[in-house]
Amino acid sequence: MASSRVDLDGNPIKPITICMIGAGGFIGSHLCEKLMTETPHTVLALDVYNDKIKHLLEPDTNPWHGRINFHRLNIKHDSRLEGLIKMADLTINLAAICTPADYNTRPLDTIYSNFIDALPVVKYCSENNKRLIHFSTCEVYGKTIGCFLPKDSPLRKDPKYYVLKEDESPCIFGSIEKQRWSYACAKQLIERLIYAEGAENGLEFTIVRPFNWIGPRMDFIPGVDGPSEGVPRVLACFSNNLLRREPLKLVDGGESQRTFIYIKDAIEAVLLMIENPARANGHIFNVGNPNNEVTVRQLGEMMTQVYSKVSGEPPLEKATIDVSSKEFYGEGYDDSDKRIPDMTIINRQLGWNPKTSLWDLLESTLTYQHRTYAEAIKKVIAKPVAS
Ligand SMILES: NC(=O)c1ccc[n+]([C@@H]2O[C@H](COP(=O)([O-])OP(=O)(O)OC[C@H]3O[C@@H](n4cnc5c(N)ncnc54)[C@H](O)[C@@H]3O)[C@@H](O)[C@H]2O)c1
Ligand SMILES: O=c1ccn([C@@H]2O[C@H](COP(=O)(O)OP(=O)(O)O[C@H]3OC[C@@H](O)[C@H](O)[C@H]3O)[C@@H](O)[C@H]2O)c(=O)[nH]1
Repeated sequence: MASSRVDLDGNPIKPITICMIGAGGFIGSHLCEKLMTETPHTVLALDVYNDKIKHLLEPDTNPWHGRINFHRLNIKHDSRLEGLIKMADLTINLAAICTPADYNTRPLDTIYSNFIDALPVVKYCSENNKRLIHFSTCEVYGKTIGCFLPKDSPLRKDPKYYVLKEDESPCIFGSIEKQRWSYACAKQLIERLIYAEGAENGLEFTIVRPFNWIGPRMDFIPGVDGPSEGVPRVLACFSNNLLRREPLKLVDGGESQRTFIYIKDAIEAVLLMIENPARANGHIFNVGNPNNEVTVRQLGEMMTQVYSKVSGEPPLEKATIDVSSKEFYGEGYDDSDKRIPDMTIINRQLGWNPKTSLWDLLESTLTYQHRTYAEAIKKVIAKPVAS
């Protein structure tokens, strides 16, 4: 397997060691899986948790045994971090608080996690001449220019006013009281810092801006493998509602629009970045699927249909209910209105395009959710509530 692999320019790919911070999360688990099953690379997997990569760490009979080593550590306060970065050829930083329910309720933790805690990672990479792939977010774009136009303006239909381009679009956030933007703002500042390290000190970097990657193992199901009162991202919120046969909650009418991409398509793009440094270094890449745009209401309707198909249970008569953002997320919430990634740069540099339709990705993801959680949910529901 290893010897025949070549990069986009036809050069053989040499096995490397990757220090992956946040390897135990949703994206990290899929990236580790890809690296173990399809490449010869070695992964130093750093995280506070490893539940989502347990299947890769055990048993010892896995064909990749010895190529993935888990280090349980919190990068906030662990002196092993620099040594692990030094041992690797490349560092990938995924660690973050990245669930919107936290941005306005735990803004300090959010800012520390997405900016302050990432600083030593950037510093160690720069000082030790190590390549860095840093995970930012599509949220750095904030709101579209188009949303400030009058509702009936024909310009709202002009892509110039809403398509998000890495090297042109401005970053438009709400006021400081709208603490929703604490995450986006922290991510923006760490992007600027990394960019400046590249410009002034020669750091070799790539910045990834994921646009709503979804799939199996995303977040948690409240009360099953996460806190009962926890609010994960929309895929897990809606999955939880469907599993419990509750109506899906549409925040502020479910009018916001998103483009969703299947995690497995997105991971292909990350692998191209890892294995083609000359094409990826110095770039910021949007990674999303512009063909999969829906309103949140449409997402809810499609998930309801797909879940009925995979579970064999008829949908509820009233499948959705409206809820205000204040009720759902609390004070200080705000939202991105629309997120369509421009794909010019990633297409030109890496020749990458997403493949999976929204229906297909929901079908495989909800099949996974049903198989993984349906029985556990039944048990939770059956448990008598303590009085
Ligand atoms: N999933 C998406 O669609 C999406 C979209 C935009 C941006 N991102 C970015 O991609 C990255 C990964 O996202 P994800 O969806 O896999 O989230 P995730 O929450 O599943 O993964 C993050 C992982 O980082 C770990 N982590 C956090 N703080 C840590 C610390 N101090 N020390 C050690 N480990 C720590 C967590 O335990 C978790 O396993 C994040 O930076 C996020 O902002 C993701
Ligand atoms: O139950 C729910 C949950 C969410 N929503 C809505 O669904 C939309 C998507 O919500 P998500 O929780 O998936 O998060 P967002 O797309 O707003 O932000 C995400 O985008 C990119 C990443 O950086 C982060 O993972 C996160 O900030 C929002 O408009 C939200 O208000 C509902 O209507 N009902």
